[in-house]
Amino acid sequence: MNRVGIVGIGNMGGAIAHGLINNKEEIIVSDGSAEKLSEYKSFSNVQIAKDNIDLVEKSKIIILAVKPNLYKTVIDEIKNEFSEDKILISIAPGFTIEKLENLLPNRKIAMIMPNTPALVYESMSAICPNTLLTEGEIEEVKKIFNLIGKVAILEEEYFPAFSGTCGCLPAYVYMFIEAAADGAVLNGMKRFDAYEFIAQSVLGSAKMVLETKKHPGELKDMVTSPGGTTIEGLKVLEEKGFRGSIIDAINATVEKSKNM
Ligand SMILES: NC(=O)C1=CN([C@@H]2O[C@H](COP(=O)(O)OP(=O)(O)OC[C@H]3O[C@@H](n4cnc5c(N)ncnc54)[C@H](O)[C@@H]3O)[C@@H](O)[C@H]2O)C=CC1
Ligand SMILES: O=C(O)[C@@H]1CCC=N1
Repeated sequence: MNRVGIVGIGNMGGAIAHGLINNKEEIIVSDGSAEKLSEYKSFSNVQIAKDNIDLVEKSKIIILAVKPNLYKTVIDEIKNEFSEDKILISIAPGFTIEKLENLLPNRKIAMIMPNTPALVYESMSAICPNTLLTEGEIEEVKKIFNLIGKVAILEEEYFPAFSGTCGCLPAYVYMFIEAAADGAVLNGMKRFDAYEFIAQSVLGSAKMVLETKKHPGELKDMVTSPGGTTIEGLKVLEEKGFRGSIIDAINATVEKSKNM
């Protein structure tokens, strides 16, 4: 039996799949699209399931990586094959443990919110298991998601905020990189050089937060010389409501995930 099955190998399921494949994990995948599945034929450690039911029969941990509007349909389709020893992993915002348990009663279920940097082993995932998972099973799930990045065990009440800040955040960071590159292009820099230089600067800035453990405000102050160039830019960002826009954007995603 395969340890991990992934139903839906689109943006998120595909990122998890590639992270696991490159870590030599044996996986099984299914998808409604034959074209998507054909991309996985060349990997020796990937089995392609005949359909979702076949995948569930052949795996222990099943990651449901279809769009949230298909969750109910797919769970209904696989529920008869879903024996007590298997673990369903939901990665959709808005699917609380209660909702999932109503769809799949008396089964082991874990809510997980990963993000697409899984593809480069830099995902940030939160895990919230239901009460039926043993400590050993929680560790097993944690180990799998550790293959594609960092993992935190998180109480369910924090999931909407986590989903807004971590699940969605890469999109906001890419928008920031794109906009910064536009600023560089406006000043004559070649666009592809700009992406490279800015992405490395974002990576380095994030590493500073993680590794120095200094307050982000202190790190900001270390860049901002009196009467220098940075403070001119900071003033513009404050005037244009940069902080408020980010707070409102995160809040909007949290509200949406609470009301899906
Ligand atoms: N994209 C992201 O950054 C993140 C997505 N998620 C969650 O991951 C889930 C998937 O999202 P994406 O990967 O972005 O969507 P996507 O649309 O890129 O991928 C969904 C995949 O499911 C396949 N599919 C559709 N119907 C199917 C069925 N009946 N059986 C098997 N496969 C089927 C599609 O062909 C597609 O390849 C969603 O619930 C989303 O909320 C969670 C965290 C981050
Ligand atoms: O927008 C979405 O539905 C997914 C959930 C978290 C990130 N992307």
